[in-house]
Amino acid sequence: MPAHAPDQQSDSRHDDPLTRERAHLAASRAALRAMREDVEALDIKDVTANWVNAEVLNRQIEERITALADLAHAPLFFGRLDYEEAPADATGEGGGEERFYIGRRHVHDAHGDPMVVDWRAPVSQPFYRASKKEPLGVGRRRRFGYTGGELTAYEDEDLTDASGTERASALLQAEIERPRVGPMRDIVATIQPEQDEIVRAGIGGTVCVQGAPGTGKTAVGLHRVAYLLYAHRERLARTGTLVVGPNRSFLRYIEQVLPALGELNVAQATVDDLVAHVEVRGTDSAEAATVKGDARMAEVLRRAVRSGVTMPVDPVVVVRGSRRWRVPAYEVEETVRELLARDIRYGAAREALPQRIAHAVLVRMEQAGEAPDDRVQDAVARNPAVKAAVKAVWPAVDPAKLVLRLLSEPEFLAEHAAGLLTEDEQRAVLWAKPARSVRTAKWSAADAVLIDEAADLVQRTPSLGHVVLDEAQDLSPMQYRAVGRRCTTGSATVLGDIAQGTTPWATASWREALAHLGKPDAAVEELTQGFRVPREVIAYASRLLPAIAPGLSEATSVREAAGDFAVRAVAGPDALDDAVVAACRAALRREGSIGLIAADARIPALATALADAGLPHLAPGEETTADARLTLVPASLAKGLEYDHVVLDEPTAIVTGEPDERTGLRRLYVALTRAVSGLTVLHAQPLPTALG
Ligand SMILES: Nc1ncnc2c1ncn2[C@@H]1O[C@H](COP(=O)(O)OP(=O)(O)OP(=O)(O)O)[C@@H](O)[C@H]1O
Repeated sequence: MPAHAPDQQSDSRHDDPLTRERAHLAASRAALRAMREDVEALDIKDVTANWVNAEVLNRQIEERITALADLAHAPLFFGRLDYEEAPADATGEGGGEERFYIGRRHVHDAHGDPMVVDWRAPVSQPFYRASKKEPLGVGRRRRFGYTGGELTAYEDEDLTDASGTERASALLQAEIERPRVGPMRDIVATIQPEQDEIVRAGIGGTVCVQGAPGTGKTAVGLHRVAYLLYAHRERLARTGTLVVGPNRSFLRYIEQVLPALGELNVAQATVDDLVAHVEVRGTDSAEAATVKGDARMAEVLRRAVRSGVTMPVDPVVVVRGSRRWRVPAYEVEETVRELLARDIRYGAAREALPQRIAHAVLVRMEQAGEAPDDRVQDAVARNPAVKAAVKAVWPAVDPAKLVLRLLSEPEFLAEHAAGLLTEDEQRAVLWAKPARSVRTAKWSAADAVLIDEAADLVQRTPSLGHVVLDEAQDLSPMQYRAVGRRCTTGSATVLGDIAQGTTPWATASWREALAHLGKPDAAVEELTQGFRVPREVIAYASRLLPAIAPGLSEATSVREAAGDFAVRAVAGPDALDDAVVAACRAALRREGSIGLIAADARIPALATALADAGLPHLAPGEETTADARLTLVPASLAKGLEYDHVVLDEPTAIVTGEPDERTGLRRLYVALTRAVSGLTVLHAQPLPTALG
């Protein structure tokens, strides 16, 4: 496919395509500026009756102005589609035109005619999907290349010529190979067909993506939210969207992708953030955390929550004026049994009970010839005798206190875990030292998830419209449930890689995980084309696959550049730090970001060695810039991140830093797959045999 770069001669000619495209870019920029000025000039004084409305409107206007910003690093359009015939569905976006410029956002001229079409619009879809085999009505696809915000090249594909072979795009290659600096970027210009299928999957269904390192799972998940917000804006504005990631540094790394796509209102959180009912200050043994994260705990909690319900022994006697109304115990019991049998939340049943007792009183009043109305029923429901009866038979449950009791009182746990948890498992979850109060208890992350489950048993957790769950493979069944109850009426995008699971309870099967999430029918897709890791490096890392995830296929690398790859033995542990510093120094002589990844226990020593050598470094999640490009990364935080050059310190220490070998090798697999263009492995100890 011909790629055109500007030269002096053609630049000066007005009919030169590049000149024309630049003119369209300049005109689109001007149109965007005009759109922005229109919004800025809006005077809302006349249309808002009160200050609350004014606040809301002002915020919306602010957001719109931000969304209409012309971002210097994000070109207004990156592609063009020349349809053979105007597409049937193009009237909304395309206004019957045959040529569409595809960009991050919609831009129209003073007459409302589109100058740039949003990449998420239906007419843009062939930009990502059309091929010579299936041109989808497109005659020509043009991709644009930019250098420092200037349109400097274009590349054409003639899709009508079915005989020609499909060739990889040079601009796509350039985009993939571009050095990484700063936070994660969007990939709108180069989304691949198999990625686009996931991005544009309907909002109704949950999609689960298994993908090797660097296959674009995170990128796809973020673009999917942006797509859904475009296609279902009103619905999702009402219900909300959320991206769940493994930790803060990861969330900081990805946080600018959606704003760059014009989406400013997507919440981001870790699972721990979602269930932050108590302050987490404690940790669990792997055994305790595994049992606490097991789905059987949900049933233990369900039993425990309802265990306070007792059958009444005395009648409820309501005194009103000179009369006494009596509801016998057996009748209240009947109501209690019926509420227990119904599939409603504990708290909802507790609110229904006084009304039901009041209703029984009203029936008696009517039988006695009175004509009570709704207000009387409400008054009876609030009567002290009714309240006291409800308190006795259906006591309020405080979720944190309930979990505290389960973890502190062996008898209470045994009663509700009978037939569910073995004695050993019960012993594992019980605190060695029972806690006195919710405030002073040393809650662990797994405990907080239990409290969240209990809270949901008492009162339904509100559901969002869509949740993206990244690095899902590390979640426990109870964590999947916690995320799942935040999208019961919505859908989810679940992203992960079984081979990168590094928790003792890591996901072994997506089907099981999806069942815990409450979406058993979700489609499971696989991505295998790798965009990050050079071929040689992914092949080296994949040697670990038989040991860590036997069923999984190795990723292919679409990167053409060979990349630098070296594994170097260092003579003795004393020489290791110096060798690592030297490797970092060498990497710093090149372009792009550098990640020094090491076992968590090695971090203090390496921080000192770097400081002694006068090499400043960042922590993961701190933004790399042209001046600060070296990040010291504990292996436990490497997941999801990437660096142009990775210096990997002592693989064996990364493996032995984990409680078991499989987890250790998986941690190493994650560390080995962070490199975009170069990987240097340095070791003083023998390498793990699985790498041999
Ligand atoms: N279609 C694409 N065009 C250009 N770059 C892409 C494309 N898809 C993915 N990438 C780039 O490849 C890199 C890896 O993507 P991403 O982090 O989403 O992968 P991942 O599957 O989540 O990896 P991991 O399993 O390691 O978390 C990123 O730099 C991303 O921008």
